[in-house]
Amino acid sequence: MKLTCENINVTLDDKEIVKSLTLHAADNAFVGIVGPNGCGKSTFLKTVYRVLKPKAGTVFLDDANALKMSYRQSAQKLAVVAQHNHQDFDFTVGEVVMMGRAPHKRALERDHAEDFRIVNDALDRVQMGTFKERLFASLSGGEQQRVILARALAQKTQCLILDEPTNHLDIKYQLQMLELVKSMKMTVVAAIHDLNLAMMYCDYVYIMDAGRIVGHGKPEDALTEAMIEKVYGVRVKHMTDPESGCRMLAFLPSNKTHII
Ligand SMILES: Nc1ncnc2c1ncn2[C@@H]1O[C@H](COP(=O)(O)OP(=O)(O)OP(=O)(O)O)[C@@H](O)[C@H]1O
Repeated sequence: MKLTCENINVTLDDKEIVKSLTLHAADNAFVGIVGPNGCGKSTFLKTVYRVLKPKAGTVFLDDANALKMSYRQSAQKLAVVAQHNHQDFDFTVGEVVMMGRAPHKRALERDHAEDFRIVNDALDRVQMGTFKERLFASLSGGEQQRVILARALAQKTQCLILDEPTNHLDIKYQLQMLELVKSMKMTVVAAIHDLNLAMMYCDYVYIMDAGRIVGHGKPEDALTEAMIEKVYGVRVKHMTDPESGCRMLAFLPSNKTHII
């Protein structure tokens, strides 16, 4: 499924936070949005997953206007793993993941064997299968984040929005989460802070600064040393790992030449 956002403007408290933002995510592409704190990444994503109404602009899922769909219809097509999921849920892990099935059911419809199969499969994929009976509120931040991803996977959508998905995760689970998402047949739009992870996993990146897109392209083309210095005010060098051939960024102290 293609996701297209055209000329999105968002104003909060009379302040223009997102300015004429246009973004295309091709079918099954993994698209990253990077940019400094406060540049408007979450605000933009909230308009895509319909927590905020844009002042102007449109979001298309394939050729359908997502902003005109019922919430149930858009939830059948688009799932979200948002930044702050610290709800004090008085629910078990299994019950939280089962919530992902809600858009596919009628009110008060009971859970079917197929729903339980999907929930178990989603929990296994994030390696949380043995936590099914635990209370969600009793989990660590990283475990909660993996359960919220399982809930999104149980929603069985073709599009996934991730807002800083690796928040709270240690490096092993950061890599696992991104690899899992990348391996699924889904169109993904993800706000990512770690530029090296964006280099590794994104097919395409959009660079945001002060509410606007200031660059876009394949990560190795768009995340140039000059662009990173301009947007983040930090010095960086592009490197290539001699063994794996992976491109990576090494950040430099502001006025010294050695690599940290
Ligand atoms: N309800 C609101 N009213 C006024 N300003 C807001 C509101 N919500 C967010 N903002 C401001 O909008 C700007 C963009 O915030 P947003 O959370 O979208 O940035 P971000 O790029 O996701 O940041 P981060 O990388 O720190 O998560 C910030 O300056 C923030 O303070």
